[in-house]
Amino acid sequence: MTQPIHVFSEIGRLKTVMLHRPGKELENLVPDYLERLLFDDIPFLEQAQKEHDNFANILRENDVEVVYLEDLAAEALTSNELREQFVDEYLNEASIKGSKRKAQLRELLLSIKDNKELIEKTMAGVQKAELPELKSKNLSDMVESDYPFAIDPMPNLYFTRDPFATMGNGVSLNHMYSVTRNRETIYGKYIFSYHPRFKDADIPMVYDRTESTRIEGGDELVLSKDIVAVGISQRTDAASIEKLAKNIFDKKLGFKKVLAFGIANNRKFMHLDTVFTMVDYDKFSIHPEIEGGLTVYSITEGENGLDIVAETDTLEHILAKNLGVEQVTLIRCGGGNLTAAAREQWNDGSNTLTIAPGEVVVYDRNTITNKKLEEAGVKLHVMPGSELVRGRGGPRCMSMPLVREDLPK
Ligand SMILES: NC(=[NH2+])NCCC[C@H](N)C(=O)O
Repeated sequence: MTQPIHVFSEIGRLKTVMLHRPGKELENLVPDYLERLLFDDIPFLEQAQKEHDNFANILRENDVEVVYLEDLAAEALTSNELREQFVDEYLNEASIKGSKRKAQLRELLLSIKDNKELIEKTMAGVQKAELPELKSKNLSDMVESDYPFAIDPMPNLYFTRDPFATMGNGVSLNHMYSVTRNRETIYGKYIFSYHPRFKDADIPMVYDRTESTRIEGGDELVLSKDIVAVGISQRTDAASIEKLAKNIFDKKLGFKKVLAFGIANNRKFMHLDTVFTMVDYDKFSIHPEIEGGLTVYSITEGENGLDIVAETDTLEHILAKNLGVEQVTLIRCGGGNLTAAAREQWNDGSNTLTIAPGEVVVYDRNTITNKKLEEAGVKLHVMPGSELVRGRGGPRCMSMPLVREDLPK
């Protein structure tokens, strides 16, 4: 059987991709809790959906099969037992204090008969205002504050890049940085274990959501069939990269090296893909602010565990050497002007989605970076994203490749 997951580069022609169409979870964003939910503003849902549909259409017009997280998760619940198991597991992770409230929410969720509606409800969260008064209450419900939610929404789900990441024929099912996003990984767990498309494929899992240290897909990049690059960032611990590397080697995914990129730990650079992406065999988009302070470590399989070496060369040389090309071009976000770079990086100017070598999807708003990409010979598919960008993510973070064509040898 051909493998349902096949990703041996960041740039090979994209064949199948997973998206999540933003839903009612965005309407459960309120100013008081934006920061905790990792948003900077409240997108207008209808417009965000239009922008997202347009993104999906650009991909389809380029012969990419688009599948949706919410459909796959719904289709994974193939029996009543699985539905109940999913709901129970979801509720256990939803920080519900009182057992009576929990029973009430269980009843509410299980009364939804359509699987997709059920999945969408779990994503949207539940406002207390939607629930009837409890007849008898737990103490925790009686002393409750005016917090509006019985279950928090998961507004970051449209960044499908992060909760899990595909590499080779395998999947890294992540343990995420924040409580709010960590709940997202449950959909991956059900999809890869129970969905008919994946369940018999024996997909090697190279990270698990029950791990104690964190890692997110925005930091995980398949540089070539031999090398995986991972950012050490606000979202990904160095210790997780060691665990990932060990699993990649032990489970024989085919990769021979992991390159760890140490980037600053702050919100504007939350993931490697907010400052660095690969757009062609020998071209990368990069945010100039990270160039100076970047340390790269090579991790390979040694006699007694992992061999880890700090690289001392320039980033260009390290990349060229590892990719086996003569030289690489770094295309600077904002064209190297620091103000433009800072502005366009914040709006995901470096967060391009490569759909074939030298062909990328970008936001229209990052005009300076886009011009630089074009000047470097990169073909652009431009999309509006004024609402989508409010969640701080671009085309790469909004997509998880499931299948890419192999690059010619
Ligand atoms: N791979 C990425 N760059 N993802 C962007 C995720 C943005 C999201 N609001 C977060 O803070 O988690």
